[in-house]
Amino acid sequence: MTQTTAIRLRREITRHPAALTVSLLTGLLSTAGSLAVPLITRQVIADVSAGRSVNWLIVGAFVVALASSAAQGGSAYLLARIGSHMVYRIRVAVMGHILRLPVQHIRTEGAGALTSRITSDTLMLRQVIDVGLAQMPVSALLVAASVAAMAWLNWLLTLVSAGVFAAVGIAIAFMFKWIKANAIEQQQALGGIAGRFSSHLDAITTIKASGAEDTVEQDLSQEADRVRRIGLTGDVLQAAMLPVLAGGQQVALVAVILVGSVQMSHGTLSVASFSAFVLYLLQLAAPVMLLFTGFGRLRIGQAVKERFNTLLATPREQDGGQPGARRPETPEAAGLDTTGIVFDKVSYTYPGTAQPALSELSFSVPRHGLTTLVGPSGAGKSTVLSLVERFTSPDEGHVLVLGSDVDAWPLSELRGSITYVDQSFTLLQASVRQNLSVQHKQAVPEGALWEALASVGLTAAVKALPDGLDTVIGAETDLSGGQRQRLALARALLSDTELVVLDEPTSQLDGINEDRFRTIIEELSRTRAVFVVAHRLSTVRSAQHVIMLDGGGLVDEGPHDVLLKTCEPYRELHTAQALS
Ligand SMILES: Nc1ncnc2c1ncn2[C@@H]1O[C@H](COP(=O)(O)OP(=O)(O)OP(=O)(O)O)[C@@H](O)[C@H]1O
Repeated sequence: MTQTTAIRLRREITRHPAALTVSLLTGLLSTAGSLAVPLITRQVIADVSAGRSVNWLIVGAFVVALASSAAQGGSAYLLARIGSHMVYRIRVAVMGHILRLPVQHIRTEGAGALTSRITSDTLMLRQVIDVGLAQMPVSALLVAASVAAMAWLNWLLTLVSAGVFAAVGIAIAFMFKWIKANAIEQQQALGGIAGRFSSHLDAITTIKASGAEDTVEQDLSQEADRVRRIGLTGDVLQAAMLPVLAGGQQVALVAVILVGSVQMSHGTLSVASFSAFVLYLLQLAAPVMLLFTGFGRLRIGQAVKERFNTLLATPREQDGGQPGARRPETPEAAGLDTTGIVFDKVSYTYPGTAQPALSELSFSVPRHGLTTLVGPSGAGKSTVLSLVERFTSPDEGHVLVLGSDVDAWPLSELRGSITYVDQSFTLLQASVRQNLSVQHKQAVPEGALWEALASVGLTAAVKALPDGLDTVIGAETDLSGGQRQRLALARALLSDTELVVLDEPTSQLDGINEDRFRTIIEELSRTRAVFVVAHRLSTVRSAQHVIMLDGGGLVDEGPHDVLLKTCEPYRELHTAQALS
């Protein structure tokens, strides 16, 4: 799988050269029109005063005004199109990249912060086009034309003015550095508040049930205040550009008046040229300000782009097999053809923690039949499943799936060989049909979907949904917790993978559905390896093989009845579960 290409602003902006050229030309045309209309009006007034006919001049003025407005509209539309295309491309690339990042990285960054990348960050990048690109060419042209006229009138006064503006430019260049740093800080703070808010929304029922709205609001308002304070610094920096520029203009004016007066007293400068020069100098402020604002936006765009590129440079999950991974040459010789999963002295410590979640753990899961993984809370059961799916890789030791090291498997093939039902991420916010066939490359026949739904007792519930199989669940319409889990089980039934991995799937099932679940598991385990993190006695009892963990290590493994007799911790766990 290839890494996402870094964003380059120039390439993004010039990706549609024809539209860009036309939009810039029409922008210039509109500016020229705006400049011509006052001149034509001036001529109309002069001709009327002299008693000459002005019919054609009036028609001309209307045509120029209309053409100028149309050119302005056209230019704005084309730039907006370029901006929308850019935002679209970046959004798609960033979303695709995020989906392919390692699970641990996504969890560390947080859903809210990552979401803000495709909302506020992309919009900020768009301002490069909306503000920077729309204003800068016209302003640059106006500045260049004015400076040329000023130099033509008097080069010494132009040099004096240029010297003052150069000093202003250096001051503003420093401010741009702070503006850029502030823009990064603002985006990070916005990502932070988005992350916090979205995690609070995930816990909304707990917040409401505990009456914690006020506490959470206070917490969020502190975050919002931090964003406000950082934003305020940015506003001060932006606002400070105006007085710096206005001050520069005043200094330039005083210097020009001083030097101009000396020149006039020596007779080397006429009053008319001096007045024209001063008028140009006064007119220069607006386009120069627009130019600086445009540069400011470009710097901010640059900062946002760098943030995107840091994210895009984060390595995706490696699809291919990794060097050094163990792929048994003769699985039969190693006895691996009869194993579904093997853990061989596996150790794993979560980043940022000191205590290993698993240490030197070894066990094996047969190729066929039901194996359950049990152990007290925090024993390492979910970590085992993460390693089987290669959501993360062991620090030491080897995890073998169907005879090959998980690191040697191409990732898509590994995950294509496993059906994974996880308690917290059971379903997608998508239609029932999509949820059932998410692992299939081709459409699953409708009959097969209904058959699977019948096996988990969901026929009536799905038929009752507003659009049946095509109802999108997870938003306006939803199923109960237990129904969602059964739908996930139906997905497992529809799969033809050699391995089925289930994480505590019975926690929300009632008695009848638990029986149904057992039947499904038995059916599945006749032909494949079913590996279940089990909390229910019923699941454990029907398992051919039980693996017990504690503190990240193996306590014992064997048939349920044998463990009950020989393994004291297992007996204790069993008794505790029976009581609960
Ligand atoms: N993302 C994580 N970051 C840091 N430590 C973690 C993370 N996930 C789990 N742990 C730690 O690793 C150990 C094993 O956790 P794991 O979730 O695998 O246990 P478990 O047996 O599935 O527990 P439970 O039955 O309560 O779900 C625990 O000590 C836990 O605190």
